[in-house]
Amino acid sequence: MWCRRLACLYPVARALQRHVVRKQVLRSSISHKNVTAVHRWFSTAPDVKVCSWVLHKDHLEVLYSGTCMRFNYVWLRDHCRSASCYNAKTNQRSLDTATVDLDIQPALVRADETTLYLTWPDGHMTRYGLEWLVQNSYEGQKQQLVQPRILWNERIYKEANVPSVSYSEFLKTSEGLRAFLQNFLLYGIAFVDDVPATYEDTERVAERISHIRETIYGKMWNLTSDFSRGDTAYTKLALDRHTDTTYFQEPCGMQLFHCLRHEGTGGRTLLVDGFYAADQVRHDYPNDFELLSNVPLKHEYIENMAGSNNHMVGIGPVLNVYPWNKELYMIRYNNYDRAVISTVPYDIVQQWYIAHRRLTNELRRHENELWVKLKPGKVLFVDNWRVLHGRESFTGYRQICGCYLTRDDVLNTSRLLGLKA
Ligand SMILES: C[N+](C)(C)CCCC[C@H](N)C(=O)O
Ligand SMILES: O=C(O)CCC(=O)C(=O)O
Ligand SMILES: [Fe+2]
Repeated sequence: MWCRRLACLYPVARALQRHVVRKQVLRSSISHKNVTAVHRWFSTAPDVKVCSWVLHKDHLEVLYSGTCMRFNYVWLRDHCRSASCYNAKTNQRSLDTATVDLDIQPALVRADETTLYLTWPDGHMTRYGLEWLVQNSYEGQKQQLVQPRILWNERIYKEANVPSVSYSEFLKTSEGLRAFLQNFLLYGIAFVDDVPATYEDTERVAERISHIRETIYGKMWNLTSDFSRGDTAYTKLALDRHTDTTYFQEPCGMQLFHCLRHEGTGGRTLLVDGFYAADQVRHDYPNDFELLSNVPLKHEYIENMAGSNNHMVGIGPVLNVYPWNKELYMIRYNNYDRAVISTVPYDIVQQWYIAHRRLTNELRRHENELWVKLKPGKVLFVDNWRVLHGRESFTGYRQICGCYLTRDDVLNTSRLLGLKA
């Protein structure tokens, strides 16, 4: 009867008939614990969480807290948190996984209200907290976002009225840093105000978050239209929306911009939420979204300048999603730096261009553009894995300084402040 009411238990019943693993354990689980559990689940105390489970030939099925989870036996042995298998001080595995029999099955399984107990054929005992299992199971992960975000267009961002954090709050208080990072994680952009307009103070602001990522542009960089480097960024020309360092195997995660001086016209900064645009494509043209997330491409930076000789190549798709929940985690979009397409068979190329055009159309929608004029004192931080930047052409002397940070380091600081990242 309960098979019909709980869809996920249906295959359990079928499998029970077919592959009985260890009759005794199995029988006790179904005739006593499972039935009681399912009964209690539906009747008296819905807030009391109970666990029911069934042994299959090659996995253990556990129903707890509304989640139906399936665990491979090698996995269950491999993740054992006993003192001999896991070092709780360093949070590292001590067990040599290569010593686990790939056909291992538990000899005995038992559960109470909080814990699942497994005894292995050699007598070793493993315990798992049921909440821990929900958190760490594939089924549990699938229901979660790795990083919650608020996707935006111009209106959404403006209506959110995201406050800037001041230089002193940001430097002196962990609340200031935390509020800043929370904005950065949610929106992919954030601002710090009242920063003294110097190179050194900009560096200090960056290092408040984490290490600066030194690249071919140095640690801190200085951008003027002096054509000192072989890249259009070092001119007065307009730059269409793009992400930077697409030609690195790991593009930089965060970029800082601080305009120290501008005597002239134009030069506004353009910001576009790449994930908002990509999600429109996902919704309207799912196959094109797939293509953009599966087809690997090269981006390239070739520079032959006195004092600066570089040849960088980065390979990866335009859209990067986690395979288990399809969550976007990186967009690599730079039409200037995209290299010759040689990694795509001819019969896919046309559809790839169509998909790329659809994404470009979304990225170029007027309502998705946020324009800001950077002023001395206002430091802009951009999530370079998500938000595209560009600039309007300009006249006069304009000096921007900034740097890159590695995404891992930004997320590390965020997690230490209790943020989900
Ligand atoms: C930011 N900074 C001025 C140092 C470098 C600019 C790099 C520009 C390059 N086309 C890219 O998009 O990666
Ligand atoms: O000049 C600007 O505002 C930005 C140029 C640019 O795209 C960059 O430096 O990455
Ligand atoms: Fe750029």
